[in-house]
Amino acid sequence: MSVLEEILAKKKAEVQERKALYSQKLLEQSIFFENRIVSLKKYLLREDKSGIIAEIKRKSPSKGVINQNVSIERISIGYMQAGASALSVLTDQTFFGGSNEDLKVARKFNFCPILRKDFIIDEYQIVEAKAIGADAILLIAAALTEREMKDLAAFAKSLGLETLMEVHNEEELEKGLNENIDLVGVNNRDLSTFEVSLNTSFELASKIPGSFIKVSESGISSPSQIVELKEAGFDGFLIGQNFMEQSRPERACAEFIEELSRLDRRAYAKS
Ligand SMILES: O=C(O)c1ccccc1NCC(=O)[C@H](O)[C@H](O)COP(=O)(O)O
Repeated sequence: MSVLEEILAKKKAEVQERKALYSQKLLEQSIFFENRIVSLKKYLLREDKSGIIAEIKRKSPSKGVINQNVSIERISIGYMQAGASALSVLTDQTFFGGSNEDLKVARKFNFCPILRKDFIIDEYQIVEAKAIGADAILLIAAALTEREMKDLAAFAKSLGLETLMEVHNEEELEKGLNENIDLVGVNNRDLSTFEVSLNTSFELASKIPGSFIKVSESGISSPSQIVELKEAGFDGFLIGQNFMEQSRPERACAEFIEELSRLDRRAYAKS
């Protein structure tokens, strides 16, 4: 069984348990249900932002524990003050050590787009995403059929949420793309071997239709890589581990963005 299959099997059981505990009607009574969505698409295109989606990730199947006991309030505010365009919060508990509470805390302290990073297989989780204050959800092409991708993205749209569809190859891209998808994320981490290669992004960039915002995900560790990814057409850059493995992730993010701005200014001066 691959890690992704293992995660999905656990998620299926978890969703059934949560449905029995909190009805959809109850979730819809959350104060966040009335919130206006902050558009991830729009924020990634803002000139005054870095394009970085800074992630809160306590542990992972590939790395184990990264930074378990963190202050979500401090990191999320720090990420945004550093110039990140958006936040990504892992809400999966078993494999990533996250929780819905983490996202609610990030929502409480920040006005910015927040991506609920989880393994979504059921409409219930999309209602839950809205109920905890998320603006966008992740749908993983490798985890869903073409029909499921279309229906879940349409459901997200009906609640006003944006969908980032994650792909690893051309086949998943062709299978998953539909009119309800807002952003396409290319994951540079192979989920069966955990090998990371930015070539996955470089190879798929030109295959993603221009109408979709492009996000490169995973394994990004230097500002110069972002410069190259921008040249390849990417608008968004999802970074977790590189920040989270530092004792002060928000400082690591600020230094990274400062260096990125220096590189951007240098490139602008040359052009
Ligand atoms: O990170 C993992 O080990 C992992 C394993 C299995 C499924 C998903 C996984 N990661 C989720 C992500 O997509 C990343 O957290 C995200 O792209 C940030 O990546 P990184 O900057 O490398 O932490």
